[in-house]
Amino acid sequence: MPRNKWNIIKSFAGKNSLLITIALLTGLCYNILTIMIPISIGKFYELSFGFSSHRLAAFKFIPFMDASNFQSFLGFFFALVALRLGFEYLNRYSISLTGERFSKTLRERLFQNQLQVAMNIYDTKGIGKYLLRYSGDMKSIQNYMKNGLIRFSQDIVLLLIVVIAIGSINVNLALIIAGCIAFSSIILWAINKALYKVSLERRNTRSGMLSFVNTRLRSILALKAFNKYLPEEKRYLKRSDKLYIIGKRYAKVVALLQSMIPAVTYTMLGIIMTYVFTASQQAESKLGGSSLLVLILLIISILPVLRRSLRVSIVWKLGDISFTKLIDILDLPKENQLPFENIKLDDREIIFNNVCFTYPNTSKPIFNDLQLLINPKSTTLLQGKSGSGKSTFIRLLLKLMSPSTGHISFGDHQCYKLSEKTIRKNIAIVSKDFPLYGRDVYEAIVYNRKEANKEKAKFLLEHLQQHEDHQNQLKLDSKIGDLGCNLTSGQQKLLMYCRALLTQKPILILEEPLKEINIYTQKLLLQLLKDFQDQKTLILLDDHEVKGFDIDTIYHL
Ligand SMILES: Nc1ncnc2c1ncn2[C@@H]1O[C@H](COP(=O)(O)OP(=O)(O)OP(=O)(O)O)[C@@H](O)[C@H]1O
Repeated sequence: MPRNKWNIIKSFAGKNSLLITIALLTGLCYNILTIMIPISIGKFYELSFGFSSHRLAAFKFIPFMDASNFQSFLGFFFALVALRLGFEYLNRYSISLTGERFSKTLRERLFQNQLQVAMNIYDTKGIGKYLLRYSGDMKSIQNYMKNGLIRFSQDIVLLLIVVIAIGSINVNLALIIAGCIAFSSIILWAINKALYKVSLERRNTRSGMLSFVNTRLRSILALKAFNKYLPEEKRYLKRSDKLYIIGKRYAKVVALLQSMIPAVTYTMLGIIMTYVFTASQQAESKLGGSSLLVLILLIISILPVLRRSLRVSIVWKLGDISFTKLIDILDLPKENQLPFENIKLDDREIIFNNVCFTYPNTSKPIFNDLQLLINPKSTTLLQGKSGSGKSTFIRLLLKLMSPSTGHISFGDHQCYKLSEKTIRKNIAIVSKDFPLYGRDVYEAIVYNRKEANKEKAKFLLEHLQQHEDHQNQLKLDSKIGDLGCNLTSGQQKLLMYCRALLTQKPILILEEPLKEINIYTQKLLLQLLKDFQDQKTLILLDDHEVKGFDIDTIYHL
């Protein structure tokens, strides 16, 4: 089934039908009770001034309309107010809860999708493109659900009931009101078309600004070091000016729309007054005091609702734009489409068979018929200068990317038939391309946070740091900063080793394995890796020879 807004809403409504039914039913009850208030004031008028209106007889089924004295009327009136309070509370709460649940469901699905997006797509879009969705767009979508669908349908029901109630007092008046509502909706529809265009432009420009700020803040060190304030400020000013101009256009359309709404409703009131006045001149259709009062109060009580319903198209338009963006992300090709199987690849050779690879949107192939065989539990060095494709090799092996042609396999398991998770369960990596993340050292190096793992992590961390300066030694609770920015590159490398070795995966990829590590710690590491050498497949990637390892095979990239 193609993904669209209605499929998403329908599937949510199916899973939350009770909550939505409660919202709609309480809305209906609260609406009916709302209308009873002006009607009861008509009764109050009757009781106070001794008039009786045959037109109000239509409402005889309402209990207080039968009340013969003021005391019992007042009892009903307060009961009505209390009941309305209860229903309004339930209604508002259930609508808000529906909105909260809807955005919870969507943001969780969105994050899952964002994490699983295929790397070739992710690379071309960049991080900034994914950030906005959690703030403005989610709010617009939540609003769409709450105000654009539930509250709007509730308001339409209220308007219908009021028109029917007015119709039971005076049919012509009901027809005039219905006609006016239809006519004003058409006028506002036209303005809304213009609104859609300018809102879309405003959203896209804002989104671009967010990406801009994001990349500048991420490169803040370079920006400061190279005195790039001025050019970046100038670029930002240009964007900001553009957003301001679009913002002005947006403000114009919204102001027009919002000032048109009261104008339209007051014009409607004028038409109604003209009719009532004309009718009062003709004795046969004259409206009695109490029914006139009820009519006026009914009309006044629906004016805010009418304004809200005429304004709803802003909610629809903004919601539509955000839905489109959301669906764009949800529709991005994902990885992990194959089911996970817990296959151990420790005794399989790694085979690259005529692998060709070219990055999307580029023409220069990185690999042309790459042939490679890595025996299980052996140590292999892939040597190549910068740009020769070492990082690309890792990406292919991890199935972050797929070969353009040719095959990668683990023994007789073809890579394209294995899920990404299956492959990655077998491979650990030490490389600057796979940064550390988490708040502290513990979060950065241990993913399975069992107590036993904490002990192992503490032990390994202390072991690997025994030759480091005392003041440089990290503890499990040391804060690492954003992507390890509080750490030296040597500390980062050691933590990457801890992260890789704590996972017990059978294949270990080490990019520039000894770089940035002091000579004593290098010895320690080499000894540790030697202990593993007959249990793990080691793949070293470097632009030079790597001393200290017993290397079985060398490939030149
Ligand atoms: N996402 C990408 N899109 C397009 N081209 C890319 C992408 N990533 C890398 N390349 C190009 O692919 C080539 C190989 O890059 P790769 O990062 O694999 O080299 P490397 O051997 O790891 O280099 P280094 O040792 O400097 O990290 C380079 O020419 C690089 O410009």
